[in-house]
Formats: sequence, structure tokens, C-alpha cells
Amino acid sequence: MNDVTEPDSATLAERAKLALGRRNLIFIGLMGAGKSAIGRLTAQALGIPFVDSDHEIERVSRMTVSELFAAYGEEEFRALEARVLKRLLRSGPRVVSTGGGAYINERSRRQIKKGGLTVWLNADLDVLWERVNKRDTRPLLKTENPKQTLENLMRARYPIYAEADLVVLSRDVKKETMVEEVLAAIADCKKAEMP
Ligand SMILES: Nc1ncnc2c1ncn2[C@@H]1O[C@H](COP(=O)(O)OP(=O)(O)O)[C@@H](O)[C@H]1O
Ligand SMILES: O=C(O)C1=C[C@@H](OP(=O)(O)O)[C@@H](O)[C@H](O)C1
Ligand SMILES: [Mg+2]
Repeated sequence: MNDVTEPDSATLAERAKLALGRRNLIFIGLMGAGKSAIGRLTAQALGIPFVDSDHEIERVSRMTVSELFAAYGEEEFRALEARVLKRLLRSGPRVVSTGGGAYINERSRRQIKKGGLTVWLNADLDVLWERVNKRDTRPLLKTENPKQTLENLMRARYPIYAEADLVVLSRDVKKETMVEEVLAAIADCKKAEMP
């Protein structure tokens, strides 16, 4: 008889959920990598709650990210982001999609590392640019040459994102394919859960 609770016959999502345990799954990566979209779908596949830190920041402040940057500047935004992340990561398991700069901030990075398993959605410049140039919701890209700005951010940030527990290449494939690759990375992850 096939026992569905056996690791071998369990679905990929079930195996990933088992491997994740009580930890959070935290998406990091540059703007346009798909943290918000793939995070949401991954949470659905795992059957656990999803939260996007930017949405939570907008909810508590009753302002958009752009408005927060314009009114208070990036430093204040980072402080608010760190406070929100600390609260979101307190209990798990849930999927938390962060904004692209969260993991770059030392305080937030410490909380993220402590808060669960991190997955970096790594993407090349053209993939990111294709996605972000369609919207003007990202204040850091309101520059004279936003594609160059994105490239500069890649250079500065990729060595830091590379500290993630898991890395999945974000590219022009179906979102479902991305989710499967994330689930497979979790299921294969050897990093033990902290007691
Ligand atoms: N694999 C994918 N294929 C096509 N479009 C994608 C894919 N992943 C994300 N997107 C789209 O790219 C845009 C940016 O994704 P988003 O999740 O907002 O990125 P992030 O939160 O990392 O900035 C969204 O419109 C999203 O639907
Ligand atoms: O890279 C960044 O510093 C930022 C990324 C944005 O989130 P997404 O990565 O979800 O676009 C948002 O938090 C803010 O505009 C700053
Ligand atoms: Mg996002």
C-alpha cells in the first residue's frame, strides 16, 4: 500500500512543507525578481500564510512605498521596514516576501537570517528590466537612466543576496515552474531546523 505520508510518495509541496517545518520562507532579491508574485504562489502551494513586507508597510502607514520615500526618505523607510519585518518573522511557518532592499540593510538582514530559510530569486538585468519598466511604483528607479541604476544595484547587492540559503534562477518561464523549483530547493535543503 502506498502511504502518502511517506517521503518518497509525498508530493513535492508536502516534502517541502515537511523540510520547512516551523520556519518561515523568506524571499529576497532585486526589484522585479518575482518575490511578491512567486512568494504568494509558493505559500498557496505549501498551504501556509503569505505576507509581503511592502504591503504590510503600506497597510500600517496608510501610505504607498513611493509616498513614504518622498515624505521621509529611504533611511526612515528602512527603519520602518526593519520594525515590520521583526514582527512578521516572529512566528512561522509563513512565506514572507521582502522588498529588494530589506536584505541589504544590516538590521533587517540579521532578522531575516534568524527568521527562517531564505531564498534568493536571482535574475539577469534584461529579465528584471522587462518587468520593472512597465510600472512606476519603485522610487529608487525614478532616475535619469533607470536601467543603469538597476545594473548598479545588481553589482552592489548580488554579493549580499548570495548569502541566501537557497538560490533559484528567475527567468522567463511560467510562474508555476518557478514555484516548483522553489519547492524542490526547499525539499532538497540540508540546512537543519534550529531547535
Ligand atoms: N516567472 C515570471 N514570468 C513572468 N512574469 C513574472 C514572473 N515572475 C514575476 N513576474 C511578473 O514580474 C513583475 C514583477 O514581479 P514582482 O513579484 O512584483 O517582483 P518583486 O516583488 O521581486 O519586485 C510582476 O508583474 C509579476 O507578475
Ligand atoms: O530594492 C529596493 O530597495 C526596493 C524594492 C521595492 O520592493 P520590490 O523589490 O518588491 O520591488 C520596495 O521595497 C522599495 O521600492 C525599495
Ligand atoms: Mg515585491
